Amino acid sequence: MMSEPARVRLRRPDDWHLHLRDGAMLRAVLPFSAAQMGRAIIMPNLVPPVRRTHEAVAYRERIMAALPEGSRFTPLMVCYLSDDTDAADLLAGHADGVFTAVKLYPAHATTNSQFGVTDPAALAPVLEAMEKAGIPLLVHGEVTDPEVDIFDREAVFIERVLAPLVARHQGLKVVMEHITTEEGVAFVRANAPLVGATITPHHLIFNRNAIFAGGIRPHNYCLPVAKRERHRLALREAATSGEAAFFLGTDSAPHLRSAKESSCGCAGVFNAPVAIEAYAQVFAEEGALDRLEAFASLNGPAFYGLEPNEERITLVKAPTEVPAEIAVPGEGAVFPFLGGERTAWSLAPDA
Ligand SMILES: NC(=O)N[C@@H](CC(=O)O)C(=O)O
Ligand SMILES: [Zn+2]
Ligand SMILES: [Zn+2]
Repeated sequence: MMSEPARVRLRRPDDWHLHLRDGAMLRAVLPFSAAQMGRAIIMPNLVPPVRRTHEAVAYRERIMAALPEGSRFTPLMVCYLSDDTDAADLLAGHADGVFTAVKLYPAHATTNSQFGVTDPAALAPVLEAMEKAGIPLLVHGEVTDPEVDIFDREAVFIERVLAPLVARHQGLKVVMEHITTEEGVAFVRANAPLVGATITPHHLIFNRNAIFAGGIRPHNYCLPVAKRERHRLALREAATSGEAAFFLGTDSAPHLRSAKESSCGCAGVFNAPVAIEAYAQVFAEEGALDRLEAFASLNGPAFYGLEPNEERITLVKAPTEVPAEIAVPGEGAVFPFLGGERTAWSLAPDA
């Protein structure tokens, strides 16, 4: 048996699904992503959401102002799709290099989705314009029908919403965000290369038991909720396959501890401090470290029609202590994924 390499060097990764929030939270969490990622798709689910070009320009400026000195991190802005999206503003914002993509949240599916889309079929003219302009549609793929079991909402969304949407818009680029099921993996494979998917580190590492391990674990609760073990195994197989349709998207989604440790806790896992280390551990366990660069640094840019980063990072097989919590001055603290534990892999300081 070949021994596992103790270090891997790869092009700097990008995060194709990231929540940075705003204000004190933005300032507290951004340095973690900026230390690892070259670029990130910045999710627009602020309150109020980022719907218009001028809002995205202002948000991008707030992000740039919060970056550590000397950081070359590039935020890629996203338009939050709503029933009354202004297609002309969206197209102009894309042409001006402000909007990289558009996000479809079914109304009430997840955090701050109350301004989301009530009927995706009614947005056909906007989607047609996006198809022509080559703007990718990023999708939170869960139905919101309360009759549908929460663990089935992704599979039912594929059947009821996504498959018909992709059939209606055959030239539209679509990213199924944070896939959590074998049905998601199969749908992406069947519809590649115009359909791709992001996969989070936490959905590769835990299954739904983690939400109930010895008691209720609010920090392991996110949407789409983690599924059974066989789904986690399908996600690991897809991520480590090297196939171009699957790429890195952390869905790092910080909420204050007070908002998560509550009688009605918010959904979201804050994994930015350990994202690349967690992915490296998964790829090492699967004997696939030679395919980490495809997943983390090559497939995403290729899907979005961008060049991969020129810079390289080095990951070494050495433990890092994950802080138990990260302060958000004036507001409280956030609990990071694997907080208080040690990762098996570490990101070497920039050479
Ligand atoms: N994933 C989550 O559980 N939460 C995200 C929203 C999302 O990506 O659905 C958030 O913004 O908190
Ligand atoms: Zn989502
Ligand atoms: Zn998200």
